[in-house]
Amino acid sequence: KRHRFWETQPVGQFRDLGDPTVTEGPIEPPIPLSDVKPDPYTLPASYDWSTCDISDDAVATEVYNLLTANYVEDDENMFRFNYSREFLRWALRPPAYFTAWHIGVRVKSSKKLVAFITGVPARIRVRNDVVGMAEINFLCVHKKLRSKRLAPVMIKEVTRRVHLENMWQAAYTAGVVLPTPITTTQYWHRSLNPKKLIEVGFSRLGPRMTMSRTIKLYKLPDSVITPGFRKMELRDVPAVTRLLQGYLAQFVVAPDFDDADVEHWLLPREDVVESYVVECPQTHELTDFCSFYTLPSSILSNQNYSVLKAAYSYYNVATKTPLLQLMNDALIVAKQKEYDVFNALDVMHNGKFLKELKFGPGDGQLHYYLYNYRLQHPLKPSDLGLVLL
Ligand SMILES: CCCCCCCCCCCCCC(=O)CSCCNC(=O)CCNC(=O)[C@H](O)C(C)(C)COP(=O)(O)OP(=O)(O)OC[C@H]1O[C@@H](n2cnc3c(N)ncnc32)[C@H](O)[C@@H]1OP(=O)(O)O
Ligand SMILES: CCOC(=O)c1cnc2ccc(OC)cc2c1SCCC#N
Repeated sequence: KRHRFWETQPVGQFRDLGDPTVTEGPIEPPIPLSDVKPDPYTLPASYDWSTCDISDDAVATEVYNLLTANYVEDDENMFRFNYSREFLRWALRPPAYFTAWHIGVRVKSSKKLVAFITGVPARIRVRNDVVGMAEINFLCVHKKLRSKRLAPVMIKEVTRRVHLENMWQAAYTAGVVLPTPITTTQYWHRSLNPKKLIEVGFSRLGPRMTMSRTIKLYKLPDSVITPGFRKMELRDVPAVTRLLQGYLAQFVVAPDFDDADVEHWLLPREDVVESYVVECPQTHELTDFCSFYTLPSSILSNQNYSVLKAAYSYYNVATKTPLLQLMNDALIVAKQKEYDVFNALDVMHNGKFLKELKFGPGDGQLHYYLYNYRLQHPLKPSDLGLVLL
């Protein structure tokens, strides 16, 4: 398959795979900031660039409305991601974020927001190399403006703005195969509300299974079973940072979280991100941690339901509690909060609990990519310690 745009970019090319002469690391060196193109790329006539201040209510609403109608759908067009405004504010304003990396495209005459792409800064470790990277996300072109080669211009523009901040690498995921994935992960789904999932057509009654038998199969206790399991609080940040750093060190690619990052990414925010710690009742030390984020989806064609409430496994660390028990408590809490499904990728150690806790494999894959950083060979999903929103 020809990739006319991606073949021009500093990304691993399919032809490099297995070539023992390719070294790991940056593909192109940084250039002097004075050599970075000082002005924005040229958009097709009648469109303008528009930096989006997500802190502004009106702008956050425009971004929400664009994504809710035009962002990612599954292959069967059953669902479309429905990121909330509060979630977008959280996702786009981590420590040291740049508003300039929240890039919109507007119609000159009407000012209508018709396209969007974002970057946020992150410190990502690749083996022993900690690299300042941009995490790129929320690339979206309005359905009516597709296949006009707008995406390459938007990607080049966000690249230019990242270069202006003296950063030269990026990380991103996609459901589509591009040059060249560093790994390919699988979504797994744990039904919490099987009746609704069957009703919307995602799940089907198993052979020789009645609805009541299916509901019983996925039933969970009414309360968590781990002593000391509680919501994370601000005072837990230093201990959670230590737990996470210790755990993530084993993966080939992982975020290099400090206290400020942990405070932003993991402190609970209602309907955005939930995190729990296990505090040993005797010693009061924090021994375990689990978290999931809230990403609803619009249900695109069902008479009885319009929204799917989905929880997505985020970062989990089990040092004393068995991982199975810790994650089962996460399922119990998600069920208590009326999520319909708990989703997880087969990254990190998730593979150890998926089958046992009655997750089923999805038919969607999520490919992970690095920009301007080559790995000698693709990773196993269990080598990956990075979850992008
Ligand atoms: C140093 C800093 C570096 C920062 C930048 C790093 C890189 C960041 C990269 C971005 C990471 C985003 C991560 C992210 O947001 C998470 S993945 C979610 C992407 N968004 C969606 O799927 C929403 C629905 N789809 C759309 O809005 C459009 O279909 C989009 C906008 C996706 C493409 O618009 P379109 O109207 O359908 O297509 P054209 O404009 O005509 O362009 C066609 C070209 O675009 C290539 N394409 C298609 N989908 C892509 C995707 N998901 N990533 C990268 N490239 C993608 C395609 O291969 C082709 O290039 P090729 O001819 O070479 O094959
Ligand atoms: C019930 C299980 O499927 C989903 O939760 C779901 C929801 N909304 C989506 C919107 C766009 C979409 O595009 C790939 C997929 C979904 C999916 S399946 C993959 C995400 C996970 N887990």
